[in-house]
Amino acid sequence: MLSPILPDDADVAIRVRGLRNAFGDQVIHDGLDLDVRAGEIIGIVGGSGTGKSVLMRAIIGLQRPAAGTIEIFGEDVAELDAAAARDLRRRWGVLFQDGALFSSLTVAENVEVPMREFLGLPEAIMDELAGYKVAMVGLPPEAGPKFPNELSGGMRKRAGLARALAIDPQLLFLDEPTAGLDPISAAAFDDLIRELRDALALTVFLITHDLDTLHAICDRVAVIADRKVLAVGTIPELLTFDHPWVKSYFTGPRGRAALSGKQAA
Ligand SMILES: Nc1ncnc2c1ncn2[C@@H]1O[C@H](COP(=O)(O)OP(=O)(O)OP(=O)(O)O)[C@@H](O)[C@H]1O
Repeated sequence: MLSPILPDDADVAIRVRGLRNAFGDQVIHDGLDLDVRAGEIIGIVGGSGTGKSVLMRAIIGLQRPAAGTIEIFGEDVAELDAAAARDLRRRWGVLFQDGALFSSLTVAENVEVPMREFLGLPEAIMDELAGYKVAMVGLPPEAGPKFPNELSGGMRKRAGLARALAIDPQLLFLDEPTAGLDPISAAAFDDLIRELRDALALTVFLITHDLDTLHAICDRVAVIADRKVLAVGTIPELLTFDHPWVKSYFTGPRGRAALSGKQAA
């Protein structure tokens, strides 16, 4: 039930097996397995430094693992030639922890960066598409010509999301998307992620410390501890899991507050 490996007949978007990541003597992951089901929002949790971001970076090819395999949509990423890797790369979008917008480009120009890299469309079409993406993430049209430093934190996150969605990915990677947002903006961002997943049939890999986000939008939650994915399940399933970190995370003061908020909703 709480296994990180799904049954053979499951529709799996990301399959990780035996992953090992290390920096010098520091081993971050060892023998890590994880299946992400197509169409789900999977929350990735774990204490600080357990390697959530490193796992994401390994999956999207920014961190070369020391061992193990990673398959995305059935393709072993280590086996692909440059052209096939580029084709696969087009199928995901990423919102990094700090938004990672180019500060010297406007929001619309930021959204056009992946379009220029992968699509090579005429300028007028890219401008039109960028306007559409800006609207899709709930930003007003006036946000398009603004620079990132002219936006609030919440608007910058939305701009980053618009760029992540620029070329219609099937997979969306989000690294702590609600960090630094006030609770109302964070809840609105959660709603937006769920609406977009539903409307665009996305698979969402979501790293978060935000218990409210886990309760509000995640179909399953994967817990990283002891260099592995320790357990994957719904929150009620994880509440039955006997591990000190899992217990204190979900049933400590913050976990209980999020749980009672969910029950009251
Ligand atoms: N490029 C790198 N070189 C050396 N060490 C690294 C590198 N990237 C990450 N690490 C180390 O790997 C460990 C895991 O980092 P990671 O950022 O994945 O943690 P995390 O679980 O996402 O943490 P947090 O919840 O605090 O964001 C940390 O000890 C970090 O210092």
